[in-house]
Amino acid sequence: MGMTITEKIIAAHAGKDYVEPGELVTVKVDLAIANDITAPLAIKQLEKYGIDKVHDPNKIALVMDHFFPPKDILSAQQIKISRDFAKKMGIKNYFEGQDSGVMHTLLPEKGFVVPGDLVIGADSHTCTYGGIGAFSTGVGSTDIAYIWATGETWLRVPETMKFTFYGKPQKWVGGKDFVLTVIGKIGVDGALYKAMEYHGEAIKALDIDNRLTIANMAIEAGGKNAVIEADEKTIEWVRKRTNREFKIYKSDPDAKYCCEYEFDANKIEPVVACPNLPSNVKPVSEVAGTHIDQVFIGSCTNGRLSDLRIAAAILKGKKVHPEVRCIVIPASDQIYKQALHEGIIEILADAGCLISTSTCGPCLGGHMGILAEGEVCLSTSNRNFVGRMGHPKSQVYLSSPAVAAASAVLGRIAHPDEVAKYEDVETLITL
Ligand SMILES: CC(C)[C@H](C(=O)O)[C@@H](O)C(=O)O
Ligand code: SF4
Repeated sequence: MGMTITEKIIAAHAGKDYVEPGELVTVKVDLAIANDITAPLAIKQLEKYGIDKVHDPNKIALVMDHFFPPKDILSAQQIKISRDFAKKMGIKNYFEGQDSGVMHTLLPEKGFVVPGDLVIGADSHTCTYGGIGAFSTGVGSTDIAYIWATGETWLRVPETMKFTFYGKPQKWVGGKDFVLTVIGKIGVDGALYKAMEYHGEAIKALDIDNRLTIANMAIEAGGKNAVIEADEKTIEWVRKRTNREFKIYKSDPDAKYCCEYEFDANKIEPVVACPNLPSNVKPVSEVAGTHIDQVFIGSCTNGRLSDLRIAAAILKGKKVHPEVRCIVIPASDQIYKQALHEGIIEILADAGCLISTSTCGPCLGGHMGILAEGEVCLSTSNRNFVGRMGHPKSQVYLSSPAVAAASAVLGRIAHPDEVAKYEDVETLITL
């Protein structure tokens, strides 16, 4: 029997030729990561067991991103604990402040993840790296502590679901619309503990940023991981970032899938996930007109350069609606600098956007844009649960950056067609 990409990567890291769904295996971990919220908890675990040495400091990365720069004394303490630990253990891949970013944007951007890698993170959106053909998944801090100490962890091999997108992505439609369409179809538990493998010419047509967006939201369907087979675009993208050797895994023609879904990309239009679940997905046209108080363009889902380019293309020469806070947060310092270089930051600032240094910030209701009772936010992030971005009686809609930028201008949820002509901005949009 053939194997899927996920099974092959797990088998390779378990030192086996063959694994099958349901099997429990011990795997070697290429990279084990944590952030300013989860690292201190893992550090505490190591201390509890008197472990004062990590297995391999080069296979650990710590990224201070959630409450950065520290928003209060507690978050400053968390960061200090992480920084001291990195120093003590000789962990060079410690990121805080300079040349840093939101972990899931930063680490692939810096070449820390390559196709075929097995990455485990104390953060649920570690699944993002499936966008470049890696196996990656989130765990709790105790599991991360174990990996830091031993270099290994255990996994139950997941079953694989196959999602195929035929046709061509339509105008204004990108990875976010694809993944929201999938979650809208299968639900927030539709992929529970399963690998979500994406195929089809419409996926191949997407750039790496859009593929990372798709993989990022596997956890919103309950998935263990997502994976997109690495192709020429992936190789080019990765080669610009690292010389590390890597192996590309492909699913066998006779690989076994637990279920298969097909989508016609020609029919997918810009969509929005309405409160309070990422699966409550509707075409933008159905919710256009909904009043908004805040727009957030950023996060590990849609805070990359291509996202900012689309937002700037739409907002160029226009003004954010006077009753809307439009917060833009490039997801890494490198993206910020590149956006500055391309004139994107100036366009956004002229339009009245509030631009911050990189942080998770408002995505998890942390800081930099908390919602009051009754306020409504349209966000390019990945979660819209009750109270996610502030008051339990606030509401969050999720969308692509194109829909978010158009809505910022009109002060209500809007289709990008209402604000800009696609033909005028097409050259600025990379898919
Ligand atoms: C802080 C962290 C544990 C959390 C996660 O794991 O997802 C956060 O990143 C989030 O998006 O809610
Ligand atoms: S940007 Fe949001 S979803 Fe991503 S890691 Fe940060 S808090 Fe979690």
